[in-house]
Amino acid sequence: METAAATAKAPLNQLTFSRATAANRIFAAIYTCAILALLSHHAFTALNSTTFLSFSLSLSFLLSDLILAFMWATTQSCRMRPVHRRVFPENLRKVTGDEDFPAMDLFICTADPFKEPPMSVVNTALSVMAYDYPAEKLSVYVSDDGGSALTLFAFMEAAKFGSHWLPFCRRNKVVERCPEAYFRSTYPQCTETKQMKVMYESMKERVENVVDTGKVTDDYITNEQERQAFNKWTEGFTRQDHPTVIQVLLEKSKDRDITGQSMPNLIYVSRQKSRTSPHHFKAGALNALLRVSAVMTNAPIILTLDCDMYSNDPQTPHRVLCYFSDTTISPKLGYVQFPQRFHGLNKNDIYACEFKRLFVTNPVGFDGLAGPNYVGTGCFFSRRVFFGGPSSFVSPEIPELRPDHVVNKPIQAQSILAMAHHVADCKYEDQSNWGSKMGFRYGSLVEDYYTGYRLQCEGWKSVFCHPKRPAFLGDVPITLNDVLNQTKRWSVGLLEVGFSKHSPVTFGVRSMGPLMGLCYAQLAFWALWSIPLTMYAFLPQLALLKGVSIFPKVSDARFLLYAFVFLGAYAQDCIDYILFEGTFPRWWSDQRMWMLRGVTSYLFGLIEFLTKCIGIATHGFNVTSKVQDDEQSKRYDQGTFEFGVQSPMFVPLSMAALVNVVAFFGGLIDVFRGGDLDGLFVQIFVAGFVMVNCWPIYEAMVLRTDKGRMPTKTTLISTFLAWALYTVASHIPQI
Ligand SMILES: O=c1ccn([C@@H]2O[C@H](COP(=O)(O)OP(=O)(O)O[C@H]3O[C@H](CO)[C@@H](O)[C@H](O)[C@H]3O)[C@@H](O)[C@H]2O)c(=O)[nH]1
Ligand SMILES: [Mn+2]
Repeated sequence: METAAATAKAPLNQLTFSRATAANRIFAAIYTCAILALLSHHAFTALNSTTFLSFSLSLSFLLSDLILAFMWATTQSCRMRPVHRRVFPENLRKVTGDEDFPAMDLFICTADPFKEPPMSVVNTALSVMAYDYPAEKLSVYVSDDGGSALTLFAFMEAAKFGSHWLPFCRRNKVVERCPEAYFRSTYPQCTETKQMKVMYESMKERVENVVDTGKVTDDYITNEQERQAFNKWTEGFTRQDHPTVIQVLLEKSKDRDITGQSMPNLIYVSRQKSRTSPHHFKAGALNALLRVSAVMTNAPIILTLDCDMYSNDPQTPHRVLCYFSDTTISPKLGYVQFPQRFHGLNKNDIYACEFKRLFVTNPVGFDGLAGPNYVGTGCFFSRRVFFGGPSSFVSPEIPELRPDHVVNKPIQAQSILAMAHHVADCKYEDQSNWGSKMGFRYGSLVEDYYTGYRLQCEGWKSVFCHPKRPAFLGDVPITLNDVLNQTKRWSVGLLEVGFSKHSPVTFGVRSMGPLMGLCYAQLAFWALWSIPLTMYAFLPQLALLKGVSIFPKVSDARFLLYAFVFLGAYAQDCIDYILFEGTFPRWWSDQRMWMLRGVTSYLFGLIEFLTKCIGIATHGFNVTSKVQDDEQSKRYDQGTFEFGVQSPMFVPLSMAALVNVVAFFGGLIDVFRGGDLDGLFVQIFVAGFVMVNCWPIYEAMVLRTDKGRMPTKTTLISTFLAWALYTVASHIPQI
């Protein structure tokens, strides 16, 4: 089934319903019956239990399985109406006319020059400055929450290098417009490319030297204008406390590249910070950019990009216009989201950082309903969405910020610069609608998820654009600790939305209907996975060690029910994964990491959220490190898990690994001695399955000697705790 949008003659985009829909729906119906049967079985055993122990066990599994059932139900919403889209950028000129391309403001966020190397931020910026798009229509705004002169220095260098790089890309029709990626690829070796490479390397060296010394010394400053800019870093200028710095590094009407063509605007912005005003992390940074850019250029289309994600396709703006220029969908179209895709993943993606379900499979499902959620980067917005719903405009405080305001002065005009500084002030948002009804929304560590969600609740639609060649490529964390901390931050942020007055299960369902509400709920309650996963990681195993059978016997008909529920969910997940261009080993990593996260990120996220609710702890946005240690990179590329540091999250993980291996062998020995295989089979299987998944942990605890092995202290603590847990469990009387 196909529906062509826009004019029939020259369509801009096309929507196709996925063939998997019918199969998905039938399977969902059957599986629902199985779940209901299983839950009633639990309830029944709980009610009929004769001992306290068996009553509490049945109740625990009832709770676990209720959560699993809820999570399963939420995932189904994404399977009800998956769609695929295509765009036809070649028809764009016929529809819009040659010169009618809208201006675009491109936002790049960075927050810490030591965790996010300025060279990589610069690469991201250059990759979008070099878009195949009229340069005078592009403005790149860099938000530096680190308030670092080092980053500003890197961008001064980038502005100079850009005047060579942009014409070079144009003339040679370069596809890799991120310099680092280009010079990493196999590129033609001729004098011109060699010269470019020399120029790039010299910029890189200067920037890296400055970052290494931590200071922009006099010999790196070439003119008075630059000196004045750096003079803003006076005594007492810190990351948490400093005035606004706005530096126009390139201005389209003035600056030309070496061939005389216009350069895009390039503006460095570090908003004012003060210890006494909340800054709302990335959402606050983006709102400051929204206002500064409104004052300076006010383009109708905005791209938000993280500094760790460069553009991999210069045609991306054209693809986006295939939706924004299509008048049949544009009135309600809030944003066009590209998937987060990554470079440098190891072969089997051991940490499952590809997040295929999160970034590809789910959005395809959302797209058949009201559109995908916003994932923080690689997303083109219509500026209008930040000011109320499609039919309910929320007016900003000053006319200069209105999305329809026309800027008719150059960006460096005195009045424009003064206004830009004013709107970047840390007190500017006090008593305003920013963060609640306007702009990116505050109140969650996952500002992306929350903002997209609220926009969709207001009635905005979105579109998932998933071209074959990834539009953007990002970095992934390469140590287990970084990976787990990242998902922990997400878990906390998601729970903040899940248990707020705007929860998807209440507010969301009312605003967007049950299916979209469930789609969002699936993510909001991510951390709840930790409850069933932790229970299944410990309870059946401890019972096994005591020889207590808690699941149906193999000879019992209900065993088949269990087998179906387990295999059905696993098989469907695996098929989904492989149909979306995944491989079996990567799927295996994905399910392994899901288990690992269950007893680490999700569990700690849940605990952190609860302690925050009762006011014991606070938490912030802990930026993921993008710095690569050589030895760690090497181990990552070989597919070896990186433990190395002492992290509290490794403790429950190692405990689970130990308990399962002991239970598995204990169970087997028991059976060989004439124990009840029929009754204990399911528990032995569960322990064995977990054990197979835990292989890298045993290796890290016992076999490895490199720096990435499990710290001995963590191993000892977990062994002690696992032993303590077992001792306690074995003293619970069976009454
Ligand atoms: O106070 C802050 C903190 C972070 N950032 C920027 O936010 C971006 C994302 O930070 P990162 O550490 O890379 O987090 P990830 O977990 O990799 O990011 C994912 O999750 C975030 C929400 O937790 C989203 O904002 C991101 O878009 C999404 O890619 C980076 O560009 C940072 O520079 C700021 O601008 N200000
Ligand atoms: Mn990131």
